[in-house]
Amino acid sequence: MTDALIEGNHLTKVYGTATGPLVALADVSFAIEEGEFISLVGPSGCGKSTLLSILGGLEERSEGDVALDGEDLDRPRTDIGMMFQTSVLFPWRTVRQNVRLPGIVLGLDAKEQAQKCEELLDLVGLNGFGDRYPSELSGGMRQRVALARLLAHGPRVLLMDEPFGALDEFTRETMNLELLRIWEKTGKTVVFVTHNIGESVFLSDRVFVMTPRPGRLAGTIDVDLPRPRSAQMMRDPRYSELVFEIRGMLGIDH
Ligand SMILES: Nc1ncnc2c1ncn2[C@@H]1O[C@H](COP(=O)(O)OP(=O)(O)OP(=O)(O)O)[C@@H](O)[C@H]1O
Repeated sequence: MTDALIEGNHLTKVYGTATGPLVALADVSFAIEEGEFISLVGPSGCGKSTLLSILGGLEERSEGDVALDGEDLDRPRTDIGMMFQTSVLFPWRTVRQNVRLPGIVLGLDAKEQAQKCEELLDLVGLNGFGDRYPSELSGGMRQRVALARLLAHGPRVLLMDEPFGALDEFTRETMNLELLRIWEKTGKTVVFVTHNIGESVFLSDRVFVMTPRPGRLAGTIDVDLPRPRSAQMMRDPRYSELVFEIRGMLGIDH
């Protein structure tokens, strides 16, 4: 037993495909502490989304164990929230109505949720936009709404699958800084999927480096850069060292 919040042991996932079994994850083991910011980084097809879906209880593992606080993670739970590259907002609902939806679905106290919604809109920088519709917002603003909605029912763990991957570089950088600010304020445990090595180093406490065919955890990198992080940190020689260490683990050090 460890005091980890999330623990995975010998996780394997085999998909049945028309051309035979496909090993998406092979013998992956890890432990994540409460409040950690973890990134999963690796090339396309190394099993990042598969691992995230298993953590979210959306995908069954083929072998191995995975638990949150010692409880088997075999189904979706309300204390784990997921966010994807596209915000999946309901176009006919306003920003406020989208953010309040999880609370309504879960039957949470309406008055408390209404107040929380206003706090969250403030937190993600959308004060004054509550009555807008998603079509009236930029891509970055829509992901801010998705982030507020993710936080609405108070999950302990945020699973984020390339949440800013569809945004332009400027907006993406802004959103990464916003995410760090919110993470520092809320103390959530975050597992963040990206194929951008620099982004993984910039954001994380630890980076899980994954390699494909079959998807394996090649190693874990401790990011010993100070917090709070700022864009200036990318000039730090240690930042480059860590990026190149990961590139080496992925075999792209050419
Ligand atoms: N439902 C499925 N059925 C069959 N094969 C699948 C399924 N989902 C994923 N795979 C395969 O499993 C492997 C891992 O896929 P996964 O999406 O987890 O990788 P990834 O690292 O997230 O990739 P990307 O960065 O492109 O999203 C890939 O070879 C993929 O084709």
